[in-house]
Amino acid sequence: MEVIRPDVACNDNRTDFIANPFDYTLFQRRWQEIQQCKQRFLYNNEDPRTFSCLSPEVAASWLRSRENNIDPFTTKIGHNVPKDKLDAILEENSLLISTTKTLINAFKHLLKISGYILSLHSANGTILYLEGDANEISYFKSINAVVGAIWNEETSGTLAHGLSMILKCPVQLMGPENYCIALEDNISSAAPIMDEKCDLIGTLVLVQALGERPWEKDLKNLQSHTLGWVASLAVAIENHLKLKEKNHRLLVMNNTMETILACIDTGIIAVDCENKIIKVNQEAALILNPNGGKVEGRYIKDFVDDRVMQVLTSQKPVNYLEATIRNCKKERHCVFSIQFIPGQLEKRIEGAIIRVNLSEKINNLVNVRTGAVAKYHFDDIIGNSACLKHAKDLARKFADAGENILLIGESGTGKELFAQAIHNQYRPEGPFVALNCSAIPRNLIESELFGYEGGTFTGAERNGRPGKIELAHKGTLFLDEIGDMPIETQATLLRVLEDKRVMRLGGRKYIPVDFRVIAATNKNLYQMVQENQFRLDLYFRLAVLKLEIPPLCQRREDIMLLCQHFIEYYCKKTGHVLPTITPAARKIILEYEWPGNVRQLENAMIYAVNMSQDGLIDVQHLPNEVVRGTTLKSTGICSIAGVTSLEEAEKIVIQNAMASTGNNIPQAAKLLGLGKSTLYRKLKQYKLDCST
Ligand SMILES: Nc1ncnc2c1ncn2[C@@H]1O[C@H](COP(=O)(O)OP(=O)(O)OP(=O)(O)O)[C@@H](O)[C@H]1O
Repeated sequence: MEVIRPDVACNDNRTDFIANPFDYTLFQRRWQEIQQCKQRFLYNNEDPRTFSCLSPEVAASWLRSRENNIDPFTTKIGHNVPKDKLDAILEENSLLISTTKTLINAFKHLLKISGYILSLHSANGTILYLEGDANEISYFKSINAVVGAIWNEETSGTLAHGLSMILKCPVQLMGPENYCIALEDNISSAAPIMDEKCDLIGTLVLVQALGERPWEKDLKNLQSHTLGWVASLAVAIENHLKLKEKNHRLLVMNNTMETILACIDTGIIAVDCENKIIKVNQEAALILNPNGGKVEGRYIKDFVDDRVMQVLTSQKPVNYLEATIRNCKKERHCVFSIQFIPGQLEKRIEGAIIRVNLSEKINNLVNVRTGAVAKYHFDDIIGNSACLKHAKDLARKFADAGENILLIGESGTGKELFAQAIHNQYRPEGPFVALNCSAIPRNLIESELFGYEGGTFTGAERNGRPGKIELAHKGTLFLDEIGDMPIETQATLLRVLEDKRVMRLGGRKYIPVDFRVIAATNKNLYQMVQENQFRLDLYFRLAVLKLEIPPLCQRREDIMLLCQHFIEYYCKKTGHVLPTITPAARKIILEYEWPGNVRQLENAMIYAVNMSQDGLIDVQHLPNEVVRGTTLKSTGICSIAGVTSLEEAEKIVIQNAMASTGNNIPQAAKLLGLGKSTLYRKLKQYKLDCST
């Protein structure tokens, strides 16, 4: 037996096997010796391990074959796979078969004319494929060497490929070394085929059929290097399979990457070291060329401005860079992040990955995250009074006109509510960005409104920030308390409104903007113009359409509707039981002036729900200022102030409180904000009868 033992299992260098020069005399002697030993083993039952001409592996295999009851004289070697299972086995091994066929193709002709047969076996020894001399194949058929026959040591006794499967190395057997007599007239060289994990996936056998006395006739053909050849072929098959497996894995990886890229809604651009675009995802393709033209293969400089090119040239990564993308003669503002791909050699850069987002998209995200969305619609504006209905009708008309609007009304009348409803009718998809000019320090209004570039002033964000105007692009900018806007800011705002473009503080580039202004004020803006506190030109720009929101005192019929609305809304939100308003409380609510308008009414109802008892909102559950205000008003005390003494006024107020609570001293005391004992003392002092 010849064996090529791998130094290291699965070492790809097995092919460096060097065959010994073939000595025919030696060969003949060995052949005959082995033949004699075989007979002593078969007929005299001698132990083959004592035969010096036999390798220990073959001797052990012969013994195992006998233990497995293999008939050495059989002419039908091995078992056959059931017919209905054969297709599945061939399918399972199709890659191995096709790879072997591809590699064998070049030698096929040689095999056919030189009397060789090549057989491919699966991991359990099943014959998968046979190729070679037609005569030999037909002899092979007669001893059951057909596709689907299971030939391994357990089914067929000692065989070259059976041993190579066990030893996991190439093995060559000389005729009589095979256990079955029917296989004695050949020399077979077998090599295992392993996968990447060194698991056996098949064996390859090259068989040369010989005559009865091969050293006389066939020795000329006998090739001593067949074992080396078959071993090399097996390695070639292994490598081919590994390559195919790697290719398959690469393909899967590539498809996975493509899918990941397609799922990312940020533009991803990969450029090579010459800044040529090598790969883009769908989002980047859309940003670079919305018309759908090919961008891969083009240079990135055709699309981006100098700022991006400077970063690419400097090879210093950046996480945030605002720059523009040009396409179809249009400029689009974008936010970039650029990272470089290191090469294998130190300091060599192979290319870069550019992440890009349209600023517009980021702004929308910011707006959604910061709550810059309008939630109210016209249906959310409660009220049936004629004046409110009129204001709503007018607002609906104004909404569609698309012009700037000035909302005039006292604090808390619902100006922002109207602004949101107008926005939602006109540009529901766009952002609704609000800025309260009185709530921001005067020196910060400009940066809030126009934004700033990085490094413009101390304390500013490093990368700069877009202003409310930029954020309101394609939407509405709601400027509350516009009367409080500093006069110098008014001039800049006017320019933005006229030019429809904005320049950030410290910036050098104009950014085109498209937004509608809805301004609101509770001041007399026109009078401010006359007093030079507000710019006339800006006033006319903003007050293209003017809308007055009536105060609550002018629409008393809406009061109870609003009360009910706020109580229901609050109870639903907090899980309170819905209370009922008593007639006494209702009277107070209706008579009160509500200087804080709807906002004050809303707060009063929240207070009342929290104070309510036994499912009722009574007088004592209303805020003190509401009760006191109503009581004073209903006594007419405001109008007679100055003509009556303090004691007189106090007496009237107490009388009134007693009357409105049905002479309930604890309630009246609470209503008046007095302790019970104080109220008793005062009742006594003014000789008021608490029993009636
Ligand atoms: N007609 C209405 N229907 C329902 N809720 C209203 C109505 N009017 C005002 N509100 C509510 O009253 C509160 C104050 O409204 P809003 O903020 O719109 O008033 P405003 O006039 O803008 O106030 P300010 O001038 O103080 O900013 C909000 O909670 C709003 O929802």
